Amino acid sequence: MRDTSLVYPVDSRGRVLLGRKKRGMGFGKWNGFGGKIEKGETMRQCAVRELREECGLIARTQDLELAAELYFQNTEDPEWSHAGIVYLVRIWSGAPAVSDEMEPRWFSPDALPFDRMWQADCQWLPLILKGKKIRGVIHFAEDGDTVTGYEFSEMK
Ligand SMILES: COc1nc(N)nc2c1ncn2[C@H]1C[C@H](O)[C@@H](COP(=O)(O)OP(=O)(O)OP(=O)(O)O)O1
Repeated sequence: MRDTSLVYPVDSRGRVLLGRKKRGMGFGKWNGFGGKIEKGETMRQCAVRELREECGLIARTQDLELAAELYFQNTEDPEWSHAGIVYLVRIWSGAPAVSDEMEPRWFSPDALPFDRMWQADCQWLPLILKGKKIRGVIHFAEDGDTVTGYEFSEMK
């Protein structure tokens, strides 16, 4: 799969904007906003475009804060494996709006809906929301959903 961006808007109260995926990969799960990189784009341009398309927020590439470089690995299905480059953003214009892909909602960082998110999110999302920058690999079973292991390290 092409590499992907993943953006988590954080407001002045520390709340995190998640979107419930209405179609495609991760259907029904709450996640950050993002998608596959397109030809000719940088990952930051991809992140800004997907954020706008999926929830209407308009951010500038320079306001994205790199928070994690993840690799979602499926040894049974190498075509599925892909990177997820994760950003936080605190500056934007516009207001969250429902799109055909995502239904956005603000969450307190202490009450994230991990039981309805990708399985490994509970391992790394709290770390980046506390200001850590991480690099890691998350290993998935053949079903592309069950997590079989992970390794994270802090980025300098
Ligand atoms: C596998 O583990 C994952 N965990 C998390 N938290 N997020 C993930 C995982 N795998 C992918 N993602 C993210 C990365 C992207 O933000 C989306 C997937 O992108 P999508 O398939 O929706 O890409 P689009 O380009 O928007 O899709 P279309 O081709 O349908 O336009 O999930």
